[in-house]
Amino acid sequence: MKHKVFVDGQEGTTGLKIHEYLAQRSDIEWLSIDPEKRKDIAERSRLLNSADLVFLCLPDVAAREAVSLITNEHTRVIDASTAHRTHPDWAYGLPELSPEHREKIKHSRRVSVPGCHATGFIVGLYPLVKAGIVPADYPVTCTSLTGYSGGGKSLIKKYESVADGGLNSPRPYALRLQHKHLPEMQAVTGLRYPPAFVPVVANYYKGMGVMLPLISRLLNKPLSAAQVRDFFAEYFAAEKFIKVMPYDADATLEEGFFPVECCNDTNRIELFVFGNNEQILVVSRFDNLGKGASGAAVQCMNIMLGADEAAGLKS
Ligand SMILES: NC(=O)C1=CN([C@@H]2O[C@H](COP(=O)(O)OP(=O)(O)OC[C@H]3O[C@@H](n4cnc5c(N)ncnc54)[C@H](OP(=O)(O)O)[C@@H]3O)[C@@H](O)[C@H]2O)C=CC1
Ligand SMILES: CC(=O)N[C@@H](CCC(=O)OP(=O)(O)O)C(=O)O
Repeated sequence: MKHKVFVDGQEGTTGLKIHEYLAQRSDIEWLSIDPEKRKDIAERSRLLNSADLVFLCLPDVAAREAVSLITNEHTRVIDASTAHRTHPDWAYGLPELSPEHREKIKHSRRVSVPGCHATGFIVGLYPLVKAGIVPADYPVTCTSLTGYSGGGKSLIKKYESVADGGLNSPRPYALRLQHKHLPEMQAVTGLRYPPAFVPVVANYYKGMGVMLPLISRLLNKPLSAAQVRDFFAEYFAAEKFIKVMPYDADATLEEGFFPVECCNDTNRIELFVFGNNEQILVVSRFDNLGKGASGAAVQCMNIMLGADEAAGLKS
C-alpha cells in the first residue's frame, strides 16, 4: 500500500528538498499541487484532506492555517515551521533524545520538526540536564553558525544576488537575544531560564556548527571535557544519525579551524567535545537542510509510517 503524501509549500527550500528525498520511494504516492494554485486555499484544503500525511514547509502563519484546514481525523501532519514546537499536543521531532520521544512521534498525528539551531543545541544539552550533570538553572550561552539557506528563499536570493553584494563577512543576528528558537530550546531541555543565544549567518549555502560552552566547576557533577564526551558516546550509542566524535578531535580540524560543512548532504549530526578539566565546549555539526530540516522531517515520517527509520537518509 502506498502512502499519499502532500507537501504544502512544495516550491520552497524545505519542500523541494523533501521532494528530492522522497522522489525515488516506491512506498509513497506524491500528491502535487499546481504551482499556480500553491496559495489557493480551496486547492490546498482538498489536498491536505486527501493525504495520509502532509509536510508543512511554510511560514508560521500559513502553517497554522494549513492545520485549521484539515477537517478529517486521518491526515497526519509534520510541520517544519516554528508554529507548534512547544505545543503540548504535538510531538517534538527529535527521536534520538529518548525512547519516549521516539514513541510519541510514532503514535502522534501531529509532529513538529525542531528548528535547525535548536536541533544542535538540544542534542548537546538535553542529555546533560536529564542526567543532572548540568543544573536546570545553569547560565547557558550558545553561538551557532549557519549557512544562508537557513533563511529560506528570500535569504538565498539576497545572498546570491550580485546586485546586493556586501554580504561577504559573517553576520550575527537576533541580537535582542529573542531568537524564535528560544522557547523550544528552553522547554525541551528543561532549563529554568532561556539561554543567551547568538546565531551567526555567513556567506556559504549550508552547514551548521552549534557551540555550547560549559564550565566544569559550575556543573552539579564537575566532569572534564573527556568525561562529557564519554557520557555522550554512551547516551547516543544506538543512534544511527548521531556520531559522537573522539575526544582528541584535533585531527578533524583544518589547521586548528573547525569546518562546518562536513555533514552536508547527510542526515548526520557529529557531536564533538573539546576542552580540558575546567572548560568544556560541546559542538554539533550538521546540514541545516538535512538533520536541521528536511532530513529530520523524513526521518519522522519513516517512524510514523512504520518504515525503516533511515530509509532514504544518509548517515
Ligand atoms: N531553510 C531551513 O534551513 C529551515 C527552514 N525551516 C522552516 O520551514 C518552513 C519553510 O522554510 P523554507 O522552506 O526555508 O522557506 P521558503 O521561503 O524557502 O519556502 C516557503 C514556501 O512557502 C510558500 N508559502 C508562503 N505562504 C504560503 C501560503 N499562504 N500558502 C501556501 N504556500 C505558501 C512560499 O511561496 P513562494 O514560493 O511564493 O515564496 C514558499 O514556496 C519555515 O517555517 C522555516 O522557518 C525549518 C528548519 C530549517
Ligand atoms: C539563517 C536564518 O535566518 N536561519 C533561520 C533559522 C532557520 C530555521 O531553523 O527555521 P525554523 O525556526 O523555522 O525552523 C533563523 O534563524 O530564523
